[in-house]
Amino acid sequence: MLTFPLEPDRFSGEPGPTHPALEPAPLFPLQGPVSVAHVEVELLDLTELTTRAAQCLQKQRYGPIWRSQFGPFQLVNVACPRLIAQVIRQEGQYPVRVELPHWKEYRDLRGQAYGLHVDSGPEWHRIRSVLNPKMLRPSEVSSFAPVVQTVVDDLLVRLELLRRRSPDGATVPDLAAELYKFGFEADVLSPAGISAVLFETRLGCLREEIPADTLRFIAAVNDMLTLSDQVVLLPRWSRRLLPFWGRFVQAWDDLYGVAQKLVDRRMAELAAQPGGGGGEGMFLTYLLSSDRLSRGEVYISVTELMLGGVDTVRSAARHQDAWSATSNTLSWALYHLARDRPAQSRLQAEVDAVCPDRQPPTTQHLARMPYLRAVVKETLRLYPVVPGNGRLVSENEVVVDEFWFPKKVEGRAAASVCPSVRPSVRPSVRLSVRLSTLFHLCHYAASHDEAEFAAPEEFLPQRWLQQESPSSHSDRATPGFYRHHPYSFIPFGVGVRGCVGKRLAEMEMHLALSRLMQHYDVHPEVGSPLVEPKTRTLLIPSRPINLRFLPRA
Ligand code: HEM
Repeated sequence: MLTFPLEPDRFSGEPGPTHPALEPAPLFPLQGPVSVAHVEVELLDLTELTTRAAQCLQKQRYGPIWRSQFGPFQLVNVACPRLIAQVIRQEGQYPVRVELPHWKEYRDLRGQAYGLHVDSGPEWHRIRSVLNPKMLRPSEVSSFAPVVQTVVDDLLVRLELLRRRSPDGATVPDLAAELYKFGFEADVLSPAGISAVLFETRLGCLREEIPADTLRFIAAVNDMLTLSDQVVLLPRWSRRLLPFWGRFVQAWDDLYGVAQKLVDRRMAELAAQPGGGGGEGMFLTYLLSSDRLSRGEVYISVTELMLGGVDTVRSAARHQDAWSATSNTLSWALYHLARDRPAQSRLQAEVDAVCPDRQPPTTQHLARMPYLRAVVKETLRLYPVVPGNGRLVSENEVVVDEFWFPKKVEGRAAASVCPSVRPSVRPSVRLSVRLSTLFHLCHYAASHDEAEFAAPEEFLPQRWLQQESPSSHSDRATPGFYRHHPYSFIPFGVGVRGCVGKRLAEMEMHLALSRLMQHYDVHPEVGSPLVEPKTRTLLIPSRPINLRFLPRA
């Protein structure tokens, strides 16, 4: 990855021709003495584009805004909440995260609808306006709770089985992998409907015998995400010579095929019911009966919701494994609770007080568990599953800090995406061709910023509880311990293009964590090392998280 400081242009008030240091694709970026740390950043960048290493170190080096290059993409990195807010305020009516030309090409090849991730402009907005009321209105999402609870029941059964099977009768190895199955199941379940009938569409990930279609879907998620890299970076002519494009197409065929089969089966069930079935509240029925979505759009929307927010950010996915954002967050939360006895005891006490006798929590109960919500927030702050997000701005000019980013001007252009960076005072000489500007919003750097969060590397859920008495944490009594800029914590993105699954994901995580706390004391495996995060598009644990689950008395 090449990095270009924006520094030289920062305070040039004079209009002038383009600044040489900011021309597209100049060469080696590092200026001044090259220390080991700098070399390390450059090497890390090859695999760790969006991690703390890249974001935090580059922010330290270049300030809150700088430019970098990844493959054919040139990015303008924005790493402080004030500037992230400036980008979002100018993102326009129909924001675009990033172009996914290879997803689009596949859908054109098969004559499929584009869907949420690929569509843009009013077409994207139309699909969002159908999904938003069902997925983001709290009352609607609460109505999915009973069905998510049934998945949590399965999760508890599964954990108990794994625990008993282990040599010490307590350790569940590679928790994230188990929770991924949970997340997958719940992600499929919840958007697909809210009734007991929907229950029949469950894919059975938590059963001993995982159904063939489920395995096919999981394998296809892995393949599609892994192959995205090769497909987007290699030239088109290489497709006839290399196997990647064909396998990418096959992976999408499988993903779409499984989703289509589920939708068709549900439609057949509904048709067989007196009166055509369906009813208030059923999500899939709602989608199918909506005259605002074509059948093809329902298929692709269900496919994308089943992907559950995986790889929502960039086309250049580099997954070795598919990870669900919810299962990933839950694993980190349990990892920290296992190492922080006071935090775990406090959470257990809260859950016990609100739901005595291990009564399964409802959404009304969850509303009375502020510490539970604080634990999940703190986990997402430390490990924003999506560590960096994109905004591709073409239609408007944007001014961020002192920098002016002109809107796209059509013409002959060599690169696919390339920002033109100028001081906010417009230069007198303009180039005739300008491409879109791809802003990279550095979620990770923002939520680890010491100016926003005291002791940013520590797991301190209490920082989210405003009513907490600072005196009880005298070392945390710094002003601002409880306050931060709203854009310093945006794990679900922000604005009209923010995560459509946010409320559902939160509910899944709250229901699962509260139930686990009712039943178990969680401990780290004896002698287990600290686990660091690594980036595989999503921020995931760098090694398996093995935890001991001891039944509570
Ligand atoms: C902890 C869990 C999750 C996290 C942290 C997360 C994070 C994100 C982020 C950062 C974005 C980009 C938002 C933006 O550009 O401003 C996004 C988009 C999206 N997410 Fe999630 N997500 C999660 C769970 C889910 C789930 C469970 C679903 C599905 C049920 C989902 C479906 C989507 C979809 C469809 C989009 C694209 C929306 C659009 O382009 O209009 N996400 N998510």
